[in-house]
Amino acid sequence: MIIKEKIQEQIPRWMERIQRLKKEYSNFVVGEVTIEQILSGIRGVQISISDISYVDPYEGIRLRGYTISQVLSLLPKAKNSRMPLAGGLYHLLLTGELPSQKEAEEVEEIWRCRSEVPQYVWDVICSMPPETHPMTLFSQAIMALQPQSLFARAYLEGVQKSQYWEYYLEDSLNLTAKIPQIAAFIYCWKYKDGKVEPPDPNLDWSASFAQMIGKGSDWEYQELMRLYLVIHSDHEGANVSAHTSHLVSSALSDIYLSSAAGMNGLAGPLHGLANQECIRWLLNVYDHFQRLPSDEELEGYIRNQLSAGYVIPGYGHAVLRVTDPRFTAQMEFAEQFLPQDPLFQLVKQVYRLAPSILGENGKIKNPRPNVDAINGCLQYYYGVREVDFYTVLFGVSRLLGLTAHAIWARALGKPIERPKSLTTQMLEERVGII
Ligand SMILES: CC(=O)SCCNC(=O)CCNC(=O)[C@H](O)C(C)(C)COP(=O)(O)OP(=O)(O)OC[C@H]1O[C@@H](n2cnc3c(N)ncnc32)[C@H](O)[C@@H]1OP(=O)(O)O
Ligand SMILES: O=C([O-])CC(=O)C(=O)O
Repeated sequence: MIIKEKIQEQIPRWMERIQRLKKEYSNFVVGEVTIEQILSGIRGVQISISDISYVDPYEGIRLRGYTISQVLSLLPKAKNSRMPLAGGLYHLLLTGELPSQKEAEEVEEIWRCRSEVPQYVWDVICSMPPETHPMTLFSQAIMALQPQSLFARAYLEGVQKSQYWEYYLEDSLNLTAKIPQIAAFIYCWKYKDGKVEPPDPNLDWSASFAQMIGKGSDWEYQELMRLYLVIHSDHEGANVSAHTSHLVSSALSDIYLSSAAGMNGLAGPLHGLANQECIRWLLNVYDHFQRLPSDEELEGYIRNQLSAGYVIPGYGHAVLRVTDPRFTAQMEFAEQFLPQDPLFQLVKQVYRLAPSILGENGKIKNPRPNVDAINGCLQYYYGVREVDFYTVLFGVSRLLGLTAHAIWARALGKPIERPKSLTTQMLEERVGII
């Protein structure tokens, strides 16, 4: 397997770099932590390293050093498509190297061969009450696969630490291979007649999700999914889902346990669920006016929401200080394929008006849109209108990033994470108020 060989070959060099930092610079002070940072969600505190991706506040995400537009233009493309193969992206995340067409296809083929989901996973989903949120079902399905973990078994049998990553890699490929089918099953079980189209072996990982939910002849939607599943894959190591899954896997919990944990974080409305919240917000605006509002009406609506204490979903970011390039990539898609769509018009109108209103009170650090401000409008246009499903799509993609971080964490022998917490009194004593 090419990816495995490449990782294997790279490990000694990475280990050497880390050992050197540890040995020669272990007392070097990277930064200070202020009380404000401690009290505001450890914001900006540089606490970990991961070389899979990095978010520059003014440029956005770079996946293994490549910007979103570079990733979209440089990765090998799917058949009859201008969009990348997700298999190529996984190769890039795992090895740091842009794959050839053949290398990207290799990952796609591995996924195809390992995609079968055991019947009992479907039984687990079907045993849940129909009102269960799709993200809960998604997380449960991942957990249901946990008994298949090769790492968990190997650990019990006493596998060497230096080999952990190999089992994480196998588990990750097994999990990611099954994920489009699991998402399609949840969609069809929850909203349709329960019948999932059997996967088409001629399609790539991203398009096959589209095909399994009945969009086998909708080329445009398949293109959208190819775009979507690449651009949501990773956002460095410290966002809620990535950090959660990293933390859990640092205890040597296997990839199923740690990925499900990450998905539970993604399911929060300030993180991935903003996907759902944002489209609900846009639909509410539309319902409220029964048409596209005038600029004045929309400004009034936004101000009312803010003074009632609501957040405007899809706006703001913990790290980014510019418009999210993932938002821009989807804007370009929408401009090409659905320029007249009323919801897209509304997305553009909010983008034109909301940032200056949000910026007025000077509190918000970045009043511009993040990726969630447009995600839903595209799904909605192509007829996937069950808005509480949208975060599952985010999850399908994000599992590529989470698993890549975890494989490399094991490859580099990263330790269990255990920072330190204080009491309020201790802080008060340190600043001298008691
Ligand atoms: C894929 C992703 O996860 S991207 C993020 C998706 N989430 C959303 O879109 C939800 C809406 N946005 C937010 O809630 C926030 O901007 C977050 C969670 C993304 C970032 O949070 P922070 O780093 O704390 O943002 P920031 O430092 O700018 O917040 C400062 C103040 O502005 C407010 N603010 C930030 N974003 C918004 C917003 N979209 N609407 C209204 N107020 C906002 C905060 O609530 C905070 O107010 P407070 O001091 O009264 O509590
Ligand atoms: O980076 C963050 O905190 C949130 C985000 O945009 C993502 O995880 O995609």
